[in-house]
Amino acid sequence: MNESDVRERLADVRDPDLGDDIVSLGVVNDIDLDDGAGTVHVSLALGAPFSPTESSIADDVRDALDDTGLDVELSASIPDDLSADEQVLPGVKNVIAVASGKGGVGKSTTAVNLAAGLSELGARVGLFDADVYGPNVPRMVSAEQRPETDGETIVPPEQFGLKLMSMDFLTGEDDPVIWRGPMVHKIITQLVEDVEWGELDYLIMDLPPGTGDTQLTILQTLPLTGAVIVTTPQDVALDDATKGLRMFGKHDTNVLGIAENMSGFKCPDCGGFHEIFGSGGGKALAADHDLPYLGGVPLDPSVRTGGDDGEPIVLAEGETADAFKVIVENVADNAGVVQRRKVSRGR
Ligand SMILES: Nc1ncnc2c1ncn2[C@@H]1O[C@H](COP(=O)(O)OP(=O)(O)OP(=O)(O)O)[C@@H](O)[C@H]1O
Repeated sequence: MNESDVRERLADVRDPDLGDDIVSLGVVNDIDLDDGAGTVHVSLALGAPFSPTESSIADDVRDALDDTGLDVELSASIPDDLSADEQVLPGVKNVIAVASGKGGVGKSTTAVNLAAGLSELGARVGLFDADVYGPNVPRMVSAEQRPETDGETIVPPEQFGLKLMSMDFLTGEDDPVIWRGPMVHKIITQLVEDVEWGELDYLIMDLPPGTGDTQLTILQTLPLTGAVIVTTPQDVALDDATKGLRMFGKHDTNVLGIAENMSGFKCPDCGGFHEIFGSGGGKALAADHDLPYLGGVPLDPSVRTGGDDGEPIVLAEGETADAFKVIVENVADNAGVVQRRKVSRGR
């Protein structure tokens, strides 16, 4: 058995999203066979930790090498052309922005549950509340601790294993905040760069609603893996979501998909299912723009109480928690597609 035998076996493993085998696609970075020790180390260009698809690619690699009698060690990394010094967030594998066109559609709720859900899967996650005009993430995860600083770097507080940063930490609790464009730019770049995020698999950014200065700053300064667009099924929300899509398109930002919130209400009294904001809008929007549909979350009072009490619903049991878990897994899977596509296109 030599390295080219190993490579030949790996050529039987298919990438289900990119539709070719992992060797031809360049998803195999490196093979290091130590015959004497009976081990083979395979480095794979997998970029979305805990994504179900990437986990199953890794399983297929192990299966393909199962009867070689070798001990198989796998590692995952996406090769980067930039050195660590040149990267904006060198320790962060994926930066994912959660956006909405319209306010009040459940964008922060989605960002919090996405972050908590990824962390629950085992990933190292940061949550940045970039909603300068209405930061409410700290309340949604009952963060009582404030960040600490030595004057140079900022150590983010942790809650549910999430590293947190919010504009709310910089202002008094009920202070109305009036930030002008250049101030927003300065504060966002500073907060992202001066915070000790450490090694993270995912940094989730909760953007303010709409298409203003903060969104532009983030699109221009951060290496986003992609954006998640949250909408409700009603027409006004869908129209505004389309504007958001245009903004991301203009800045060549990948859109990981569309999540629909408030997709109907199951009435606990009559048992009926009521489509309060209409139905199918998020799915249709995704289809119109040839984007993935990530899933839908119903209107459920426990989502709001979870937010108010600081216990993200995704960490509970039940249908609504499961609906968020589907979105979490689809986001991770689609972040993986973006990362692997980058590697295979760069060849
Ligand atoms: N699926 C849901 N079921 C019940 N309540 C929900 C649901 N989604 C969100 N909410 C509630 O609706 C309110 C608005 O949600 P959220 O703050 O997440 O929206 P947003 O889009 O981030 O708003 P903003 O425009 O202020 O940034 C919150 O009180 C939240 O708990």
